[in-house]
Amino acid sequence: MDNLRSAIADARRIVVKAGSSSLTTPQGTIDGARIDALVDVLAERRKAGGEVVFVSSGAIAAGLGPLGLARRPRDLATQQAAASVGQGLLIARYASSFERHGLTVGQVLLTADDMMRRAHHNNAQRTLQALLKLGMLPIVNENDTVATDEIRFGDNDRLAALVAHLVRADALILLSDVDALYTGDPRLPGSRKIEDVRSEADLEGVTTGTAGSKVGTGGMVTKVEAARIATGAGVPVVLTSADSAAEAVAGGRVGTLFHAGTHRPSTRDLWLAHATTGQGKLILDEGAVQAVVGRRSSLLPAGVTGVRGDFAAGDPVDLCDPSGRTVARGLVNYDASEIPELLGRSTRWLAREHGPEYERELIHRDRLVLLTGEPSTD
Ligand SMILES: Nc1ncnc2c1ncn2[C@@H]1O[C@H](COP(=O)(O)OP(=O)(O)O)[C@@H](O)[C@H]1O
Ligand SMILES: N[C@@H](CCC(=O)OP(=O)(O)O)C(=O)O
Repeated sequence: MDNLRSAIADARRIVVKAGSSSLTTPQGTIDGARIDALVDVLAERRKAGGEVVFVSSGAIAAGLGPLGLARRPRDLATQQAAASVGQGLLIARYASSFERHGLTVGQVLLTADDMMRRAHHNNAQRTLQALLKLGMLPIVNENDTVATDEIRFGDNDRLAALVAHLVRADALILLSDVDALYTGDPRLPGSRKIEDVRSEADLEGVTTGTAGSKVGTGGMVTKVEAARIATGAGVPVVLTSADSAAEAVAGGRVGTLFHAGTHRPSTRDLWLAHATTGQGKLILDEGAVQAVVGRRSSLLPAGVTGVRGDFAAGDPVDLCDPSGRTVARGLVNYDASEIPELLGRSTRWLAREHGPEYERELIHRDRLVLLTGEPSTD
């Protein structure tokens, strides 16, 4: 076993995520045998003294059969109805399966909004920590019944990466219906297995298609994105099939290992970068881009040339360079409506004209995270 794989075996706290295709049958029911096999692996890890958070998809897929649906419905309301039925059945199945090992599960349903609002985010963190401290096995899923199309994770890969950071996990194991990341869709000839991803360079030329199964969502794209989030947060990731769960957890040479970055960003930075979406935009001049990106300074009104969107003080907003590329995101200190009259003004002038409360920066450096963004569309 190499050093990095053995770090997975020795990890104190792991997050394991399984996709719908690994937990349910093509008929839209729970696959009891596969659930029991996976539970055995997780329970063994717990009994050996490890802590485990399990992120389980499959609510919608497990609700299809009971609702008499042959395939995943397109409309959100029917998906939510299926999730409502399926989630109850899933958690009941997990509870009885873990009970065979004397373990009790705790259900944690999260929305993207819970990850986005800092107070909710802290709450989720406290709940998960408390469950682990009490020796429970948390089972996390997206709260599908209340999530709307706009603010949905949709797949659980990104959610699992954020949870891994939230609980300060030592490793994230992503289980799917494919045994590793391939250079291209594994159903196509010529695709080769990738054993290690050490940096972005190893992903060059890799094509990540959409879901392979009828029930999965996102396919490899969301798994690679989740691996980026987790490794960027200092958490190594193993991506493999549910059938190889035992070997993956034991640090065996299976699947693809995404090596962790050395830097472990603060929860706030990770939250800002990956769990929020900008509620508006501030357009920066070149000098402000240099100050914010180059020198990691706070953003002052003097370097802002434009404001877009309707946001309130405290909201996350995107900072764009003059060409419209997003370079950072931060929590803004002013409402959007207050900003136009501040643009281009020095903080000293603003304080003299409007009072000392206007001496505050637009965004403080401690509430800013740098992004390597896409060009803006507006
Ligand atoms: N480069 C790739 N490497 C591996 N699998 C890929 C790749 N591109 C597309 N896929 C497909 O992604 C599927 C896994 O995604 P998905 O069906 O969403 O799984 P899950 O339900 O486990 O989340 C695989 O079955 C595979 O067919
Ligand atoms: N929260 C959803 C997950 C949707 C989904 O298909 O996710 P995945 O199988 O991980 O790609 C569910 O439980 O049905």
